[in-house]
Amino acid sequence: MAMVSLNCASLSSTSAFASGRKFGSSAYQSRAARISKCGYVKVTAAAQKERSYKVTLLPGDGIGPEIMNVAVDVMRTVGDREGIKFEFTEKLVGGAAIDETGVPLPDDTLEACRASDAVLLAAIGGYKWDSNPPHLKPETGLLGLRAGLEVFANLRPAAVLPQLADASTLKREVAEGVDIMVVRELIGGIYFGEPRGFGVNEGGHRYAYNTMVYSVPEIDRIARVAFETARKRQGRLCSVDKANVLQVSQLWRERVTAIGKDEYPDVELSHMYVDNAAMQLVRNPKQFDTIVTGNLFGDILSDISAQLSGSIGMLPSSSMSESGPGLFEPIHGSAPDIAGQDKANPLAQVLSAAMLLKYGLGETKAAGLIEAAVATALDKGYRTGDLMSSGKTLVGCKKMGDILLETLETSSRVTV
Ligand SMILES: NC(=O)c1ccc[n+]([C@@H]2O[C@H](COP(=O)([O-])OP(=O)(O)OC[C@H]3O[C@@H](n4cnc5c(N)ncnc54)[C@H](O)[C@@H]3O)[C@@H](O)[C@H]2O)c1
Ligand SMILES: CC(C)[C@H](C(=O)O)[C@@H](O)C(=O)O
Ligand SMILES: [Mg+2]
Repeated sequence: MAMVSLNCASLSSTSAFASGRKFGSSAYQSRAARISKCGYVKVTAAAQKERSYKVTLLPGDGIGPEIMNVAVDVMRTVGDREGIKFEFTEKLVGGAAIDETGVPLPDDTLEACRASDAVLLAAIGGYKWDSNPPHLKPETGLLGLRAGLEVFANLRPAAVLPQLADASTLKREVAEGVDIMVVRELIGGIYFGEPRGFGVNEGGHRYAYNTMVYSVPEIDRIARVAFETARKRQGRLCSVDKANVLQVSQLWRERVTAIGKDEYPDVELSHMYVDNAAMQLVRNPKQFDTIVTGNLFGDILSDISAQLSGSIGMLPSSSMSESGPGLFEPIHGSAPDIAGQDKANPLAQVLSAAMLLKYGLGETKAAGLIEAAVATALDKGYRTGDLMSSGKTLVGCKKMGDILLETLETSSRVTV
């Protein structure tokens, strides 16, 4: 399949969103220029020409279908306005797939994802499947999907929107202005390392083990994505590891240092142990610009970073491979405690759709319109329960979606 595959990460517009800057039409460039500025865009040449894209939707479990409905409505509305066509195909993954087909990642789901221009996932998992054997867990489906799409580079932007500075559990002066990009290696490390499993030792005691392993090519490719990303942001990269204890981290540090010295001398590189990084993220998050780390540490640090922004319900992510479609998903889970109650915050899902448009398809203007609609809804004081504070208007998931659609439709009447 002919792909447009560009290697420069232009991720600074997340900062524009974080700082509440407006997305004026003067900022928009011609389509060709937009695509060349927008790293990681990988769509077929035909899709790009026609502005007609195949998007596989994976609503998954728990709050997944609720937040996916909102994101799809928003994409349709923006698509109508901008002349972009979406061919949506919905597929099963996670617990929903187990119930329907007996496996968490049916072959036809992976095939559809591979054949699309981009994949939008909501979330998987739930109590019902928690005690299933490993191969029948929803999480195994998600990991299989990431591995099957070879999306090794997971970008998780954690920005404190000005409107939400008071929603953070940190003091305003600590939270305000935070704008961090966590670059997480997604298809290696302890999540996938072999050997792994359960056993019984000579003393008759059960034990379990996993292997944290990274090869040089795996470290080098994620390091390059992180350096490129940092270069487009404030030019500072902090590599997080546990090199005081783990050999895998010693190799990680050695390779990141070498790549920085040889290829990115303009990017300021620092190293931090993961325990200290967790503490520093809460103590003084503004010291960070871009963070690069392995799969497990990235999972943990991105949830900490999410809470800086006020709620995990706000944080989107994009996961990119070297040449296939990108996978876009919020960083939160299926929130089984609030599923089916119309309480979920759909904004991380909607912002994941914006990342899909921007980084997956090169549709920067449409992405900007979605980001602007989210900012407007928050400016008007609408909040789902996770972000609610006094003086704001409490809304449910569906209502938040309606407000976004109204905002998009109103702004279209004003600007057309
Ligand atoms: N990418 C994914 O699909 C993904 C990510 C994380 C966890 N999970 C799975 O989700 C299930 C639940 O995991 P968990 O409880 O540890 O994490 P979770 O992210 O689902 O929920 C943690 C807390 O945050 C709240 N929350 C999460 N998203 C929210 C949203 N959009 N709006 C409002 N509140 C929100 C939840 O109500 C809960 O109190 C597990 O099965 C887990 O494996 C899936
Ligand atoms: C559900 C789980 C497998 C997943 C992960 O650990 O990567 C989740 O926590 C995430 O952050 O996307
Ligand atoms: Mg996680």
